[in-house]
Amino acid sequence: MSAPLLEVDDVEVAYGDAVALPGLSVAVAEGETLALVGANGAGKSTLLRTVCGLLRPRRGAVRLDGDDVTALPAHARVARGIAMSPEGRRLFPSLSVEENLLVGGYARRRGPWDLAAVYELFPLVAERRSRPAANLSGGEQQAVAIGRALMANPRLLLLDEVSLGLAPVVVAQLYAALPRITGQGTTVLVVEQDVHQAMAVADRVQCLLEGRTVLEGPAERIDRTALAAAYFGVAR
Ligand SMILES: Nc1ncnc2c1ncn2[C@@H]1O[C@H](COP(=O)(O)OP(=O)(O)OP(=O)(O)O)[C@@H](O)[C@H]1O
Repeated sequence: MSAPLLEVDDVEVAYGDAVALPGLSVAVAEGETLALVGANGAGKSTLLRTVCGLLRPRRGAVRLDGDDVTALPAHARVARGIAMSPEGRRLFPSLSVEENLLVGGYARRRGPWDLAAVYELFPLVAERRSRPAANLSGGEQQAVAIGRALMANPRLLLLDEVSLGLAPVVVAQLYAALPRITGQGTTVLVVEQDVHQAMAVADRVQCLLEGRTVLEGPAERIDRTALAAAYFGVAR
C-alpha cells in the first residue's frame, strides 16, 4: 500500500512543561476526509498547528507523501501543499475580502483554485469582495478563511473549528461546500467539536482525549454511544 498523504508519527508536543500531545499518531490517505473530534483541550488544534508548522514536536515526525517535513517552516509547507483555515478565522480585518484571498495565494501551487473558483464556491463572498473583512458576518468570515486556504491549492486542507460561534444553519451551509473541495481531489483534515457535523462530512473519525487517541473508525460504522463515552472520557 502507498504511504498516506499525511503521516503524523508519534509526535510529542508541549507548551513549556505542559505536554499537550504525549505521542500522537494520525494518518490521512490521499483523497480522504478525516475528522478529529474531542472535547476542549483534547489537543486537536495543537495537532493541526504541528502539521502546518506553527509548532515543532519534541519527538516524532510529520510526513507529507512520504517526505519528512518536520523541520520545514510553515510557509515552506504551504508551498508543499499544506494549508490551514485556523481556529477563529484570523483574517486581516482591515484588508478587503479579495486582499485576504490573495494573501492565501501568495505561495500558491498550480491547481483549480483561484479567485474566480472561490467566488463560485461561495457566492456571498463574491458579493462582498471589496468590503473590509471585519465588516462580514462570522459565517462569511469563515467562508473567506476557507477560501484563503484554498487559494494555495493545497493537497491537504486543514480546517480548524469551522462551526465555532456560528448558527447551525450557517455551519451546514459551509460544510455543504466540502464535497466540491474534496471533489477536486483535496485531502481534508477537519477538527470539529460538533461531532454530528464531523461524522456527516468525514470518511473516518478519530477521537482524542488528553492528546491520545481513544477511538477511531469509519464514520458510518462508528458506534455513537461509544464515541460519546470516548469524547468525555467515560470508562465503559
Ligand atoms: N498556547 C498555549 N500555551 C499553553 N498551553 C496551551 C496552549 N495552547 C493549548 N494549550 C494546552 O494544550 C492542550 C491542548 O489544547 P488544544 O487547544 O490543542 O486543544 P483542542 O482540542 O484544540 O481544544 P479547543 O477546542 O479548546 O481548542 C490543553 O491542555 C491546552 O490547555
